[in-house]
Amino acid sequence: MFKGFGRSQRASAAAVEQPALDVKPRHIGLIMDGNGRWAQKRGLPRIAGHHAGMLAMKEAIRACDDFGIECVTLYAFSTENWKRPAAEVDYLMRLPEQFFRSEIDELVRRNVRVRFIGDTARLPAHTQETVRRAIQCTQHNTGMIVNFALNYGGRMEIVAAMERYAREVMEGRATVGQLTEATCDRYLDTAGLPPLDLVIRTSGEIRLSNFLLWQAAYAELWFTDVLWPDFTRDDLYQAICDYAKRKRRFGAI
Ligand SMILES: CCc1cc(N2CCCCCC2)n2ncc(-c3ccc(F)cc3)c2n1
Repeated sequence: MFKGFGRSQRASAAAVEQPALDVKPRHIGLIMDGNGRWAQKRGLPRIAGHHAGMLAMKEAIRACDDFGIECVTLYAFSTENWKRPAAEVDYLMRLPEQFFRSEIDELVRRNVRVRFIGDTARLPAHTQETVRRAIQCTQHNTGMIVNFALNYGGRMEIVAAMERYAREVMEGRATVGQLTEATCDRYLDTAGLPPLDLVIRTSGEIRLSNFLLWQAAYAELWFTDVLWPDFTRDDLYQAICDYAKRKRRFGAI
């Protein structure tokens, strides 16, 4: 099993000044796994893991911006997560409000633009209102894009894209036989975002779990045993350094 940084190694890495990154991914996808296990290991309720996960998300967003990443997509709630206990889903649906209550000022100060992918129309009304306000108050920002995947599934995204294309063909706004990979990109929720270069998944699971399936076709995949609430700026830095090493070999014959 892939081993990420041990705590002692991560501690020492924290003491080391992080040199500037010469080769870096334009767009990083984060599968933030391990919140429940983090809580279980501490004898805490699962929602304590989700709260700790939100704190780790805040740090990861700051670090991505500090490292000059153009776009980060965060897998916050999948289409499969509705199967969780109602009380847990209710708690999760209130995290966006909690998040922006404390973070929106810094996000605006950092010139961050907030976007969303997924079927947000199915979210509770209060969550949808938070989504709408976050988009509205960052829509003119030109810095890093923070893209939250809410009620998102890669297969559902492709189904919706096919529906949009079929409708355009029927309305005479698209022609059968002229579809290319580039035009497919434009029918997806991620239209306009930089190409996905790196997917990071925590907690030792080695799979995509229906996350950015089309977009990840050529992305580097980086896995760590670290549980999401324990994921730090040093772990992110390590993932980006490993990405850079892979890309350098990419240049080899
Ligand atoms: C709706 C599910 C969910 C779960 C969740 N967790 C739980 C699982 C993943 C780890 C992070 C903590 N977070 N953390 C922030 C948000 C958030 C979402 C949208 C937004 F615009 C701002 C913040 C969040 N959303």
